[in-house]
Formats: sequence, structure tokens, C-alpha cells
Amino acid sequence: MKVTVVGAGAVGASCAEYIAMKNFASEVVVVDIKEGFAEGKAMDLMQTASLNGFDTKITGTTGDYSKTAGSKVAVITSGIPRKPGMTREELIGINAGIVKEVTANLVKHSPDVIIIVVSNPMDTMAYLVHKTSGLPKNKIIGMGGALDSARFKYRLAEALECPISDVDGMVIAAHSDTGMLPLLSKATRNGVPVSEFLNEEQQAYVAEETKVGGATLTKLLGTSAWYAPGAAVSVLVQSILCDQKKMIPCSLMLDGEYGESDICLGVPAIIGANGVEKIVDITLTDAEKAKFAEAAKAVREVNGDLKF
Ligand SMILES: NC(=O)c1ccc[n+]([C@@H]2O[C@H](COP(=O)([O-])OP(=O)(O)OC[C@H]3O[C@@H](n4cnc5c(N)ncnc54)[C@H](O)[C@@H]3O)[C@@H](O)[C@H]2O)c1
Ligand SMILES: O=C(O)C[C@H](O)C(=O)O
Repeated sequence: MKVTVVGAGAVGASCAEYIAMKNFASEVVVVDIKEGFAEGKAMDLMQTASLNGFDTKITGTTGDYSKTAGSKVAVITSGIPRKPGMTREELIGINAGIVKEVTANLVKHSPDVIIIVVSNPMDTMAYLVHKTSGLPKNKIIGMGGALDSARFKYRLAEALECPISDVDGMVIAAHSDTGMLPLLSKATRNGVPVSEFLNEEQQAYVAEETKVGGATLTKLLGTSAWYAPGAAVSVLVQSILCDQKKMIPCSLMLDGEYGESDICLGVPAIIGANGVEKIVDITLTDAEKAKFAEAAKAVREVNGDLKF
């Protein structure tokens, strides 16, 4: 099955690399606006095929969307990343125009496509795709929670001084520095609540480091991260193409779930061949419910800046 990745920059190339390396897609088409860039990235990645042992064919194109026709999944990573000191929300002005144009091109050539939105501010960009693509809501998935949950597990393992494979946890709500909601109440080490091992101060530290995970990396790298974002996208794409029905927190259009409507926010969902197969309703504590509502209010304000 064919997968398109729009944007051959840091995140797009990482998506293409992890998808190809995992060997579950027949073809990955990379698209960029910069002349020759996607073709170059595709060629470089293809020259790793014999070294890394994958058979996925990777091709690149400068803006020729006819090459993306018949894609089962398309990943939108096109747009500018933030620089140290910026918020993701500050990217809306440039990225909204790019995401809207790219979405129209994708849908024209692949009317049944499932779109994974990565460009920031991601919850708002996912909302924009809902409002402009004409696709059904099960076919639009914002990627944030998979990445934020991976960062949560990294911070939990660090605090617990244990291997990451020992821990489990999930982050929902907004993909923003303030609106992320790491679910400490449900995080475990081998099924045992982390509150058995970490005091409140340690738990608060884990939550805060998780929430600013993207900003921390942006400060260190001078631009935003790409390895874990690419890996997170590859997990989503694999769950769709291989109909794995994994439960993954994603930014989805809500229609009453978690008390919110007409907004894209991170919630746990079953991801399979049909895209979003089900939003999973989990019980939140009162404090978590309040934080979810606060995140929704902030995202709604950013959505208000969109022009359709
Ligand atoms: N949702 C997440 O978890 C997450 C994680 C990491 C990055 N991001 C976001 O992903 C986006 C990309 O980040 P990056 O580090 O790869 O940036 P980058 O600058 O390395 O790459 C972006 C690419 O998009 C291309 N592009 C711009 N306009 C285009 C268009 N109209 N059509 C096709 N290609 C176009 C550029 O030429 C560039 O190659 C940013 O908005 C960033 O904030 C989101
Ligand atoms: O932090 C960013 O701006 C990029 C991305 O959203 C991330 O979380 O890595």
C-alpha cells in the first residue's frame, strides 16, 4: 500500500525512513515544494535499503501530486518549525495556508485517503483539515499524543530508574506546552501505579518535563525534534496499514466525547484500517477533567484565528 509524506524536511524524512525501515508499506512518496529536495531525500533513503534490509520503494517529487494518487495514508509535515523561545501557536500564520493547500492537492488525487496531520499548531491544523478537506472524521488524525506519550514514558523511566519497557502511560488533551495532560493517575510500572514509587514532587516534575518536551528539544537543537516525531508517525501508519487496532492518543474531532464538540483534541482511540475506529472513553479524575476543559478553551481560541 502507498503512503505519501508531504514535506521532505527533518520530520518528513524521518517519517519516510521509519516507515520504510519497518517494511510494511509497498511505496512511500515524498513531496516537497523545494526543487529537487524530495527527490534527493528519496534517493538517499533508497540507498540505505540494501544496508538496512527493506523493500519499500521510496520516490520523491517536487509538487507533482499525480504521483501520490491512490495513497491509503498521507502524512502532512510541510510547514515551518518553531525556533527556541517560540510557541507552536505562533506558526499558525504561515502553516495554515500550507496545510490547506496541501490537503486540497492530496484529496484531489486520493479521495479515500486517511490524513495524518503533523504540522503545528497541530490540533488547530487538524481542525483546519476537517473544515476544508470534505473527508469523513474517521479519516483525519492529528499526531501529537503518540509522541507526547513516548516522552512521558521516557521521563517516567528516568524518574523510576528503570527500563522504558517497564513503564506505561498516556498523554491526552492539547499538543501544546501548557495544554498537555500526562495521565499520572493511570501511569504504571509493570501494572503498579507509579504513585507507589514516586512522591508528588517527583510526579509533578515528570509531568512538567513531559509538557515542555518539545520546547526542551527545540532549545537544544535550535529547531524542533524529528526522530521521535517520525517514529510516532510510523506507529500510526503501521496501525492503519496493518489494521492493528492499537489504542493511541490522537487529536480527533470531538462530538460530545470528553464534554467537548467541534474541536480537535488528543484522546485515546483505536486506530485501524478505517483510520479512527473508535474514540475510547476513559474515566478522568475531576482535576484531569478541569485540565482537559482548560486545554480545550485555549485551543478553541487559536482555532478562532483560522480563516477558511
Ligand atoms: N505534531 C508533532 O508532534 C510535531 C513534531 C515535530 C514537528 N512538527 C511540526 O512539523 C512541521 C515540520 O517540521 P520540520 O522540522 O520537518 O521542518 P523542516 O523545515 O525541516 O521541513 C518542512 C518542509 O516542508 C516543506 N514545505 C513547505 N511548504 C510546502 C508546501 N506547500 N508543499 C510541500 N512542502 C512544503 C519545506 O520545503 C521543508 O522541506 C513543523 O510545523 C513542526 O512544528 C510537529
Ligand atoms: O515542539 C515542537 O515545536 C515540535 C513538535 O510539536 C514536538 O513536540 O516535538
